[in-house]
Amino acid sequence: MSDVIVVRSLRRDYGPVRAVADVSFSVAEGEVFALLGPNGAGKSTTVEILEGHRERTAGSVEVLGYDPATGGRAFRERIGVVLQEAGFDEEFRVAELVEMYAGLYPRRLDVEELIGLVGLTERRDARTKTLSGGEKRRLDLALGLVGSPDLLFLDEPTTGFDPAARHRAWDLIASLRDLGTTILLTTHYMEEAERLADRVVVLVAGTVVAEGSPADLAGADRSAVLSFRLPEGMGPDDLPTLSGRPEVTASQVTVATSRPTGDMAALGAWATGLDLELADLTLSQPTLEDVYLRLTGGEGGD
Ligand SMILES: Nc1ncnc2c1ncn2[C@@H]1O[C@H](COP(=O)(O)OP(=O)(O)OP(=O)(O)O)[C@@H](O)[C@H]1O
Repeated sequence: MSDVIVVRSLRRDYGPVRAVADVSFSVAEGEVFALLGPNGAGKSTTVEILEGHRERTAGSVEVLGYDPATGGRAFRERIGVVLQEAGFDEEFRVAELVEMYAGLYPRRLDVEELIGLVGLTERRDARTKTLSGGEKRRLDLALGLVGSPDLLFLDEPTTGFDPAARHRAWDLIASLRDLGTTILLTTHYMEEAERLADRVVVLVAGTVVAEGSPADLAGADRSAVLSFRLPEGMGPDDLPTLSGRPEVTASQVTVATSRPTGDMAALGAWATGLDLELADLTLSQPTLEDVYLRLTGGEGGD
């Protein structure tokens, strides 16, 4: 598969502020790629450079074979951009507005199909000023998609959504991926990245601190946490020897373990030997969010 985005040693200074220090990554055709990082990490700056809306200080950027800085109209016709707060003329009706945007592109999607895809068919004749916040974001998405882009930029696509709307948006983005659209998204929601992204890059202070699939990043952190309620009448010294040291807080024992399978077996053998049923027994793997918080020192997030 060919690369749709190739970024090498990208740098962007705003006067004395180095917003993007040295960023390199690539995005393959058909991939959903997420840029993660705390506020001020340099995500928006990077994305704006990729969209051709901001100049870079140094480094090379290739998007769909173009340098976005000089790609001009031919480049812009092939990308779709959905900003957090796009804003459109509120007097238009939904279908009218989508139709009007369609007229700007040589390779437009069918307007009614697109309105259906974003779930606005019943609102097609509504004036856009009467749409709810979530409906406006879905209209933004339709406007970003109307030119049948080869590459779609989604800036925090579900910020401010209620849980049901967020799940609908995830389904929609997943269906775009299934149609083969390459997507670059930014998000502060690790669950969103975990669900949607094939690959993520974590930026901290303008530098890439981690890259990989969400499962790889979470899996690279081999630790797991074993937890159970301390059996009545027992102290920590009564427990079997495990690979990690048990910590007891309010009668709940937690053990950070590098050998979850062996420790689970040892604990199970010990408990069944004593005919004990361990209450609240869980073994959990770190999530992308745990790994993210460790990488970013717990800063950021909305
Ligand atoms: N136009 C500008 N002029 C000066 N400094 C800027 C400008 N835009 C961004 N910065 C600075 O560059 C750094 C990176 O900002 P950027 O907006 O790219 O981060 P971000 O990761 O998108 O953050 P957020 O999650 O808050 O959107 C920040 O320190 C920010 O203050």
